[in-house]
Amino acid sequence: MKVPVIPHQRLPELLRAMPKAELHIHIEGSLEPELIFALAERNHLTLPYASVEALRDAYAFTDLQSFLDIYYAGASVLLHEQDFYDMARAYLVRAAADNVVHAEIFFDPQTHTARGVPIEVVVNGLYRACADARTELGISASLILCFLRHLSEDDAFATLEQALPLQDKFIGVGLDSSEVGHPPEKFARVFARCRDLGLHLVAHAGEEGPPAYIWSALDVLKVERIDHGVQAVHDAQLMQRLAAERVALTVCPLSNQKLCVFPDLADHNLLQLLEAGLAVTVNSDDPAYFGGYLNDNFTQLFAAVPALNAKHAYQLAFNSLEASFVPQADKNAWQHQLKACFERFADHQG
Ligand SMILES: Nc1ncnc2[nH]cnc12
Ligand SMILES: [Zn+2]
Repeated sequence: MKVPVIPHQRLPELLRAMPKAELHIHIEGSLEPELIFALAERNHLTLPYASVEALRDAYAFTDLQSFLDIYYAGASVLLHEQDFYDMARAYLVRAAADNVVHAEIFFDPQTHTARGVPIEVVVNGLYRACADARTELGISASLILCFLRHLSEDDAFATLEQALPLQDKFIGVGLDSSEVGHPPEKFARVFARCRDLGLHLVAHAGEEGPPAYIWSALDVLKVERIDHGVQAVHDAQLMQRLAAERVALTVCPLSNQKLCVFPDLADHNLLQLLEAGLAVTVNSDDPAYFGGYLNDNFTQLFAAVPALNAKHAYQLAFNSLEASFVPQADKNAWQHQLKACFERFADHQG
């Protein structure tokens, strides 16, 4: 599409209005401090923080691990199916308000099964929230089961076995948690098995870890998308491959800022990746911890990087729909809506 010229001051409104997909959101990372406290009370648990404010004040991270420690602690209030439902429902309400038409939602079963919560409690609660959101909120959503890479491949296999009776309730698998020291090839066999099962495959790679992890996510795990991938800029050959194969990167600007991957949002390399022809998308990662949902990621990034314009906005939203795991007919319908949204903005300039 030839993207119409849209004045810079109307960009925030356009970014909020455009239909888009969110492809990188950890549902446990959408757990707001208020909901953590409400669930703790409902489940008769005592938190090591005196108040919502005290908990929020602890959200000062220096790197990925410093975040993960508090993120896993926050998830410990989730015990019952309704807790998982309420968490996912709250996210889906926020996402629908951001004009997210489709979300592919990560969940970390091992975080819960290790505490004695059965996997079906986790999956059924999340799945019911997705099903209700489709009819009640008009947002499409599906689930991606993530293996925790700081645990063993045997543990991942055991989790897959537990999840198999629920296979119709998730569309794929991913790989998350502490990246450095846990390369993708550690999970080669379990990803091969998931591939045989017909599941979609994604993995976090190149968030803090080196470009070599992106190569092995592609070549060993055979993933269809790379989560984060921002370290790819350090490897020219990898950049060429990602561009040539249109491998989508699910980039998370506010996450990268809060986890000190870049010193400042203005230093983010998303524009560089986009201009090198990579299929970049914008996502929120863990919105309750990083200070913003999807539209906040778009508007804050565009405010920090003034060279980003309406053409980039269109490309980012288009990429998100294109890289989603939905039937082509759905992509076409949403991409048509996207085009109509931009034409509406162009018409209302005068
Ligand atoms: N940004 C991130 N990187 C790796 N694992 C995660 N789990 C939740 N958020 C994550
Ligand atoms: Zn992530």
